[in-house]
Amino acid sequence: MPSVISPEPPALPTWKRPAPTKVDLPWADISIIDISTFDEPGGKEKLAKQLQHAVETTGFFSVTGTGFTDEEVTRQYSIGQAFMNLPKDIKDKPELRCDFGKGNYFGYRAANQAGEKKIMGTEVLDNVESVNIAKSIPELASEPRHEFFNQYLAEIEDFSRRSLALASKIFTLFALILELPHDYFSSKHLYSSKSEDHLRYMIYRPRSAAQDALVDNRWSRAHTDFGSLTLLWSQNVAGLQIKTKEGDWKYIPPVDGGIICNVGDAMQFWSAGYLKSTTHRVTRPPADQDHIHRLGLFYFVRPGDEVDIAPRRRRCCRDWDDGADSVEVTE
Ligand SMILES: O=C(O)CCC(=O)C(=O)O
Ligand SMILES: [Fe+2]
Repeated sequence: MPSVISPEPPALPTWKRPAPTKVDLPWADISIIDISTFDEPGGKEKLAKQLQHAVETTGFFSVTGTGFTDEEVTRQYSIGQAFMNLPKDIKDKPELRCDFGKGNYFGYRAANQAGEKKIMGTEVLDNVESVNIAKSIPELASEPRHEFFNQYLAEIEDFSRRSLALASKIFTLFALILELPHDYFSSKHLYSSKSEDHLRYMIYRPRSAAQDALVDNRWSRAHTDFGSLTLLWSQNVAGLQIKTKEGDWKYIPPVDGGIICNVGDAMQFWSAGYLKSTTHRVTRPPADQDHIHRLGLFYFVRPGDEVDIAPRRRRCCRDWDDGADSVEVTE
């Protein structure tokens, strides 16, 4: 009987992680949560306590003990790097473009897409390229995806599913913090539900010091993320900064084997403002890293398209609720 052998994905040059900066920067003090204890008796409750402070203050924290091996993460970076190395005319197909302006989050976005992306009224051009890959479900099968990724689709899907499974643990901790049923948020972020979740590879191309000086050394403008939660695989090239409560900009430090998580606007709204969606931006890296093409790996989690994200307050804060919004306790 003939056997069906699925072809091995082609070999790829292995991406090499840049060394951390030696420059002493104003680092943010972010909590590191070891999530490997999640399934131990009382583990969730302990973790929720640890996480509570982080989400009440910055909304940025790092998670370790996630089960992703260094090899798996490097492999994803290698896929991202190989795509970004393709010639522009091959990777930038008009029908496969992601166009935020049209509310479409999937596909490729060139740096300086269509030549119109000038920064802060100067002649300096945007230096960021990204590609967003939708979940592998029938409802999203016709979303733009470059054929380059087809050969790695099984591992991209596996990585994406596990990213969402990790996010789901964090949603459980959020529900515990807010004293809601444990699956309150996780059940509204299913892999099988149509949503704008995406795995993203993103690369910032270095600009000259003179060009960067014209745009205040800004590689991405200050913003908050739209969705529920962003997972950002910790990276050594410094540049990501968060705005603290005091109004200072602090750098997110590299965390060995860590995934940086941040609460997005949807989750801030959903938790009636309790969980914080913090403003962040990316700046030109320090002198020992300013020549590096800064590759990033992310999973952006969004609520299912049909989910109602009516605000829910923490139980302790519901007493004084005026009943004007839909915060009824259903458990
Ligand atoms: O590149 C980074 O470190 C952060 C990027 C980011 O904030 C985003 O894509 O929303
Ligand atoms: Fe962001």
